[in-house]
Amino acid sequence: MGKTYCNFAQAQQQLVNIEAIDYFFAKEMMWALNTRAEPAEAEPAKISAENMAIVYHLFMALSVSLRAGHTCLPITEVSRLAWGKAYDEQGQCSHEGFTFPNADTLSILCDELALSASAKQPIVFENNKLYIRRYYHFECQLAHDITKRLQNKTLASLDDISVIIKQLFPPELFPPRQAEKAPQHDIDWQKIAVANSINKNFTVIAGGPGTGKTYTVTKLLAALLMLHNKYNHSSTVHIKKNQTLEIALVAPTGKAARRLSESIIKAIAGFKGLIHDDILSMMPTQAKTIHRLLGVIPNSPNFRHNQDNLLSCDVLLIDEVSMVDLPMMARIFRALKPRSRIILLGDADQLPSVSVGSVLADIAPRPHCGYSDENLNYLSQVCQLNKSLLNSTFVNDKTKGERHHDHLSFLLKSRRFDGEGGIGKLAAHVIQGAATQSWQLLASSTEDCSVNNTDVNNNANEIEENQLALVDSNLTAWLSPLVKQYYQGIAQCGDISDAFSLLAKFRVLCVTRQGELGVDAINQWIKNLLINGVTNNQTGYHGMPIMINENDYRLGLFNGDIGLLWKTNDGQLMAYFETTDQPQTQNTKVLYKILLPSRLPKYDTVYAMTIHKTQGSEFEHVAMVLPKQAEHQLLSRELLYTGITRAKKQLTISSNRKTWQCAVETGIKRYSGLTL
Ligand SMILES: Nc1ncnc2c1ncn2[C@@H]1O[C@H](COP(=O)(O)OP(=O)(O)OP(=O)(O)O)[C@@H](O)[C@H]1O
Repeated sequence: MGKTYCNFAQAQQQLVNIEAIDYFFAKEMMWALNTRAEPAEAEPAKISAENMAIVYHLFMALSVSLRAGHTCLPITEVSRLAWGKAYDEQGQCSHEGFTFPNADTLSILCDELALSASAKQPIVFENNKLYIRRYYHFECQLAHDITKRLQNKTLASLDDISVIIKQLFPPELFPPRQAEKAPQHDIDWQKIAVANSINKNFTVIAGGPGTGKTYTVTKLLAALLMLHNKYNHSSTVHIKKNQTLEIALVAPTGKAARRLSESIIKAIAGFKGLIHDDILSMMPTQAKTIHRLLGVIPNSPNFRHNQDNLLSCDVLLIDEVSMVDLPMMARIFRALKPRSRIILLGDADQLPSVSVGSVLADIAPRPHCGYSDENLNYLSQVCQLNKSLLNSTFVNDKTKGERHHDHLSFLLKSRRFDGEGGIGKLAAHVIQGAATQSWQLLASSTEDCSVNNTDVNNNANEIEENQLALVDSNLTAWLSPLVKQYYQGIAQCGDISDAFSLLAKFRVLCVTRQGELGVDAINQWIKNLLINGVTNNQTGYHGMPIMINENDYRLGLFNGDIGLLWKTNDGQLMAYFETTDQPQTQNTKVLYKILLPSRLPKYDTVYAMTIHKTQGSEFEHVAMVLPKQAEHQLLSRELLYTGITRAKKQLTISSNRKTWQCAVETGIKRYSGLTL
């Protein structure tokens, strides 16, 4: 037990899957532990060689956790664990690993090291979790900021709110209850979400794809404008008069921001007649990226807007919050005025952020643990709903004690995938971890709708809804017709906007970049098919779709932005990107950023892309290609769910049964201490 290592190679022989950064991180932290920055501080902790080895391995395990996106390492997770132990294919032990003592011993040891939050060590041990100090502070700051905002009550009266809710959700819009359904089915969760969010300075509206998150939040923004207008002219409520309500709309990527703008514009158009034109004309329609809102400082992790230079907005709406990591979320809160509202939208079942944390899953845990009595009273009054009926919809989980989540509204009914549709059903089975059921659904749908039946001459505009198809790994059999159906026509489009529309219809999604069925190999395979090896130059060709791989703040291009290489009328090959820079209305044409390919930051071809990179995007038809090896470490049900829900109408899946089942049975859980 009492061993440490002479060098990284030795550690690597002992522990599977550790990297140099884990070894040197632990070494650095041990060094910090044995020295004190300031003379006034306590003497370095005196620990035995055996305990030293335990601490060294704890720090390495913490580094491995951070690399996996966890915010911290709960010591219960390594208690008595033979950490880093592995066996080869013959069942022989290939890595001996290191066996940690039990959680109590670990806890006492960490206490002895004086790693409390008030100490000045780079590692913090609080609530039985090990953190690096930076993430500990981000987590505490975020929890504190959210709690403070929840305590700030808004000024509107119940009567005013009730009137607005009644106007936005007139009874005649409700379908009559179906006799066989329970009374809970009468509850309009969109109405609850608006009512629940209108009186709070911090709210989360969570739901799966097409559950009406944007539709609902557009009503919420209208409601806030209506209230603001009323109090702006009232002499009884003390707010600053004659001020407009500044609402900012943001999303983590340019693509997601564009989709948010489009959905809000569409929702506004549908609310004519229901909401007064004056209010509709005040609605914001232009979403931007979070980076743009906060103001990027080149080559710095900090932003122009922070606690010393607050954002001016009174309401901030953030879409696709599952993609936002802990440091970014903490920085957003830091830059907000104390009384401004923050509204978060997202699907907590999707993959967590690429970087550290799982903020949305932490603050929107399922099942909903219910509302406080005060909130239930409020909601039943403004929504004219029976309080016990509403309360009965929550699972009464005694293990959660008296916790309530007044900030949280779930939307449950998907308008895109009806209950009988294949894609919606598959997504639901997958996220519930139902491996066999989901495989059976996939296999049986394929019998009704074989991809071989796809009419390749069919106009790609006419995509049948909700089709599922399971195919094998023989790309020639099933991918060739799809490439011809969707990608071949891009270069022949009359103008760039038609080319972008066609490109948006279909995408191949892979789990990894490398490997036989990875992004790079499939992109090359598709390129060969389309251009018949005629050209293989690096710069590209007319109609080639590209994805930017790194941020270029000067050009306003960001990692994940998708464009097309397109020849201008004078034959010059240029790169086109749809832009969110200009105000959009339903009738205006999309504008493009046009650049010489030689000026672009690093980019790749993007007929195929990783599932991670498609978060925030949707396509009419998605082909998801899973690796042949079932034990792939990136496979998880959240990854499958994210890929499946990118498909609006049609989904083709290439997988074997073992890979599929392994993925559905593996859930992602990120360690974090963020709870509300
Ligand atoms: N109550 C409703 N009545 C009529 N149509 C609705 C209602 N709610 C949502 N819709 C429609 O359902 C579709 C999906 O809604 P919306 O885009 O708001 O969902 P979303 O949850 O934001 O979707 P995504 O997951 O794609 O972001 C839209 O066409 C919207 O107009």
